[in-house]
Order: sequence, then structure tokens, then C-alpha cells
Amino acid sequence: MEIKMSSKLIVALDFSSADQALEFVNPLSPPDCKLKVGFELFVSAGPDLVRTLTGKGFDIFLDLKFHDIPNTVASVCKEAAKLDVWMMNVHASGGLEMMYAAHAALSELACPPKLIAVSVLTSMNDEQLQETGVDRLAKDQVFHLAGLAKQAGLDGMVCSAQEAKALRQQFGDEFLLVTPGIRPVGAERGDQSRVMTPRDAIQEGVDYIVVGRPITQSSTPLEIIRQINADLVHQPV
Ligand SMILES: O=c1ccn([C@@H]2O[C@H](COP(=O)(O)O)[C@@H](O)[C@H]2O)c(=O)[nH]1
Repeated sequence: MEIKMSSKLIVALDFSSADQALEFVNPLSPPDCKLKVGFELFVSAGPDLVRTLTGKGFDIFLDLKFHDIPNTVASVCKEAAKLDVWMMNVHASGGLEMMYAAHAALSELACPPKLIAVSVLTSMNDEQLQETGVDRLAKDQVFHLAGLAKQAGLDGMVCSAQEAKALRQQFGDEFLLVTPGIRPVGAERGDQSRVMTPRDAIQEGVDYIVVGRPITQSSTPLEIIRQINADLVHQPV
């Protein structure tokens, strides 16, 4: 009997309609990957599509990056949890009180989703971060925000794989590291700055890699998913 392990791959469903997303998801099954629903698809297709995807058995990362005052974020996290998603996120730069409030709201639930914090967007480099008034290197700011997220009781961080090793050493094995900015060898970087290959990312200790365009814009998405999964499983020791 073949036992299929749950994949460490999260595919970003950055499509502009439910039809496009479902056509893409149709040949997939839950052991192949988890699925991420972000702004574009959620604005276009809404909660109904999320319910359809969870109904197919997929773990859904609802990537809406909540960033508002504590009361508002706590309330929206509770609403989002009604969609039975596996994971959701808030912006760590919303502050400690906001993260405490989000965590407290979800902790009231019998079966809360994982709550992680976005650190410094993987599209940003040191110069772009400093333009926003943050006088730190991106890796140091990620480390700082991870400390706040851990203090607030969150389950982990969205960061780049380039920061994973240091975060793992400091915050331990239970702290989830979820990393976009993943580019298979030869794939276009696009607007991503802090990038790494799937294989290297897993070696750096990340828990999940997020991959969008290299899969969704490929003419052979299933092959790429299979190749990435093979890369993730067959790690040199
Ligand atoms: O720091 C972040 C946070 C979220 N994202 C999201 O991940 C995917 C990446 O897609 P690619 O096409 O593989 O670049 C996308 O949905 C982003 O919104 C991120 O890239 N960086």
C-alpha cells in the first residue's frame, strides 16, 4: 500500500476567477499540495470558493494579511476561521497588541486555524525596506518581528527562506516558517527579491514553501508540482 505524505508545497492560486482556479485544481489531490487563496482570488471569488476547496479536502492557507487595529483584526480572524481554513495570517508590523488580540480571538475556538505573521515581504530588499523608514536590514527586521509574533503566541512566520536558518535556531522547531519567494532553478524571479530554490529552502529548515507563478503560469503545472515534491522528499543528508 502506498502511503502518501502531506506535501510541504503550498501552491499560490493567484487567479482572477473561480473558474480558472477550479480548472487548475481539478487534476490535483490534497496529498499533492496545500493551496493558498490570496487577495486576487478572494476578491473575485469570495468565501464560496474557499468552501469549495476545503470541501475537496485541501488545506487552505487564507493569505489575506490582516493589518488593522486590534479589535478589527480579532473580529475578522474569527470570521475567517468559520471558513475552516488550515492557516491564516496577519501583518506582524500591525504590532504586538494586534497580534495578541488575533491570537486571543482564535484561541476561543475549539479547532483554531494556524495563525502566522507576515514579516518583511519577500519582494522587498534592504533599500526598499529602508525607504519605508525601517532602519534595519531586512533579515534583522524579520528577526525582530518574529520575536514579537512568538511573544504574542502565534504559530509562526511568513519570511523568506534566506532568514530561515537563523529563525529556526532562535525560535525552535515548533515555530512554523512559511516561505514565498521560491524559485525552481531557471524560473524567472519576477518581482521577488529574497529568493531561494525549493531544495535549498527545505535544507535551510523551512516548514512550507509557497510557489505561485512558476507553477500556475507553466504549460505543464503538474510536472512542476511533481518535480518540486520529488526535490522536497529526496534531500541529501
Ligand atoms: O512576503 C510575501 C508574502 C506573501 N507572498 C505571496 O506568495 C505568493 C508568491 O507567488 P509567486 O508567484 O511564487 O511569486 C503570492 O501569492 C504573494 O502574494 C509573497 O510572495 N511574499
